[in-house]
Amino acid sequence: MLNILVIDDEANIRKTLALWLKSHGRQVCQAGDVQAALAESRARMFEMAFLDLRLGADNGLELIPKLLADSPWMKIVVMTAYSSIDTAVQAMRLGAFDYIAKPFNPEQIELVVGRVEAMLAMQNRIDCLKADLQSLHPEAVFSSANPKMQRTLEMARQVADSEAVVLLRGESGTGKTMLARAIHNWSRRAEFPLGIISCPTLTPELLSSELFGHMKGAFTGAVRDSAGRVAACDHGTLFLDEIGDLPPAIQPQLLRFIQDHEYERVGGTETLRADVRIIAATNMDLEEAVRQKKFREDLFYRLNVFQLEIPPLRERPEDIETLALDMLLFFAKSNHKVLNGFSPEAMAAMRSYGWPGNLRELRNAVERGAILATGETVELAHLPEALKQESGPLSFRENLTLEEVEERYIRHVVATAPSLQQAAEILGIDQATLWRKRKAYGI
Ligand SMILES: Nc1ncnc2c1ncn2[C@@H]1O[C@H](COP(=O)(O)OP(=O)(O)OP(=O)(O)O)[C@@H](O)[C@H]1O
Repeated sequence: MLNILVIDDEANIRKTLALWLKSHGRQVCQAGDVQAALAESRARMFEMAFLDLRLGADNGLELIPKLLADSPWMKIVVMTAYSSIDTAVQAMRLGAFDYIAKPFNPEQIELVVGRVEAMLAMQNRIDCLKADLQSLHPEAVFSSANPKMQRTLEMARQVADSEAVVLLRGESGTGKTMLARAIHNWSRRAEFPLGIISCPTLTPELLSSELFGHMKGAFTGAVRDSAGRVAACDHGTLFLDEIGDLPPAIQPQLLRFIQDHEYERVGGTETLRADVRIIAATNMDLEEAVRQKKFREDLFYRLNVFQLEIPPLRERPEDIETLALDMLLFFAKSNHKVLNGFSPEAMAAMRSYGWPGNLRELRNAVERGAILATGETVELAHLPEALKQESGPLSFRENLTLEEVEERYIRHVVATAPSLQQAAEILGIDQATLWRKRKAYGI
């Protein structure tokens, strides 16, 4: 919801405008003079301001740079009874977004507010696309020859258009994030942003602020207000990866947001609203976490409205060849090579391998193969060591770095342990650490 500051010394106009904006779904604060306007803009975050150019004895023009110094993102629309091109040009030079002549009518106000909202939505979308571009990957494949995966994909397409919270379950690297992105793109929210937050990567305080925003001074380092991802994704979707690692302190906040679409910024008292669809993912046994009182039962039921299970790659061997060939075409192109497939030995090794890192590991193996291939096919020799010695004992050649030893051992334990939880226990690290290491090594 847009936060607007109305600055006018004429109480009548200020109140009427504020009332109209409020009744049309915006949040509004009012200021009658320069001091009040600066105090408000320092205390809260406004995306937009209506500024009268005659503020008693003060000149509203002088306020523009001061407001923008505090809130560079603010879209200021100046209003004056004395519409003159000169003042308009001057205001725009000082950084005003638009200009409106008094007396104005509701249509003019709606038009200018609508323009600001459209621009902010576009900015949000650009930010999300920028983040997306940083992780370029081959085009996702959303077809399968495996009946279980086919059912998952069919249900994903069906649920996409609803507003239901979706819980994606599957091992790391099975494609939960890719499917979440697809669900967003298949939904009516596709034109709005998709935000992605990985719960284990942030401390509880930072996660809360990343999600819901914070007020200036709420904690050390909070030098200015921040709106948070929930606000940035208004009308869009928020994907919460590894939801099982959501800290207990944030669980009630998320529950409230899912139930009522309401939240408060860290250090803030004002209740804000946003229309955001939640998709969550986990590879954890959430039911067990509920039994152990690590995860709130009420939140679990809220999240578990529509569950989609993505099978691990080893349970869909019929898809390995198609996926690998698809990825190979992508990496051949990006490496400026002509590659038309895998040798029979390479393909046999890929089919019999357990793929503990699922599609992520397959992608990495194919990328490596594409880089190392010298002819038109990827040979067994071009694939990672792990594929060649899948069934053999854990062996180490000489001159391995400590990092390589760690990667190999983690791969081995993840491939042989019955669950990721047990793998973490064998390795003597917590699940979040294992998760980070698997991400780093592409397991
Ligand atoms: N449908 C797909 N088609 C092609 N490649 C895919 C697909 N799904 C996943 N991948 C590959 O696997 C990688 C990991 O996928 P993704 O991040 O979606 O997995 P994840 O289940 O969310 O993993 P984690 O639980 O570790 O976050 C992707 O970057 C992509 O290279």
